[in-house]
Amino acid sequence: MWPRLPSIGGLKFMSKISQTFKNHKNFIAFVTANDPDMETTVKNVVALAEGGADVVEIGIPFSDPVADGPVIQAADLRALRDPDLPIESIFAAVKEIRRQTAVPLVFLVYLNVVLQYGYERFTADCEKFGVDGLIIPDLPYEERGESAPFTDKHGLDLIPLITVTSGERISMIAKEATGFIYLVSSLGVTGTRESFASNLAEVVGQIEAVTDVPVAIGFGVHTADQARTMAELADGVIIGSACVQIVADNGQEAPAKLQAYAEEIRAAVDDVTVEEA
Ligand SMILES: O=P(O)(O)OC[C@@H](O)[C@@H](O)c1c[nH]c2ccccc12
Repeated sequence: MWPRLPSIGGLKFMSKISQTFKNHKNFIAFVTANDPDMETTVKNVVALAEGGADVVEIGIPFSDPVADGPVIQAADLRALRDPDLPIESIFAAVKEIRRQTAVPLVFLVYLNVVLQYGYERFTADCEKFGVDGLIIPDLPYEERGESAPFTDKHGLDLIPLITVTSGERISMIAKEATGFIYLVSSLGVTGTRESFASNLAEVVGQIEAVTDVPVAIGFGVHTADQARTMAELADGVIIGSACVQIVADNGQEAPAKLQAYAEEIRAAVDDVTVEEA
């Protein structure tokens, strides 16, 4: 791994989300909103936080989730059995979550949803209800300029995805990032897998050469051993489909199971010590 750049004036830890990377390796968990219902979603998010997740991503269900594999697609279908699911109901869930936990929250939201609701209204409501950042997987870097004024205005991190193949795009994208950088572990869609791109350490090095913003690796991670490996390679790990599968298997009983799973991942990630910048 390349040497880590010294942090400049604590820049790396500026936003609430970046702060969570301080002094330990991060674990970011994901669940889909309204799967199987909104009440359980609230409990799931709180349970993940109690179990030790540093940040929770909430997926806004979408009818055409192009970056998602079968597990999250199925969750979106369950969540959208009511096809007119109002976004307002997801904000109401966030409001309820905020009564119970201060864990940083990130929306995983496809661009169309934001455009339909309206950029200004969407980002303003995120700020109002306590969402801390956005991941918009189908927002190309070239169109980031359309979103950034709104996310900046409302104090939201706009978290970019970087894929291992993006070559010179890596530093371009990394330089604009806030919150954290989402490094995609391997090509393809979300979902558990057994092997990852072989050059992850090199890509993390390329990113660290141009920014102090922390890097978390996601796509395919499900076991505690994999989580530990990713925490060794980068500043944190993101786990989605494995959490969503627990919801699929346990329905309204999912919160306790998710909490136990989060505790297991937390322990694995905490095995990895952090060199101070
Ligand atoms: O499911 P995985 O393979 O653990 O990957 C995380 C992922 O689920 C979550 O971050 C995510 C859900 N939907 C996405 C769409 C694009 C990028 C990332 C995501």
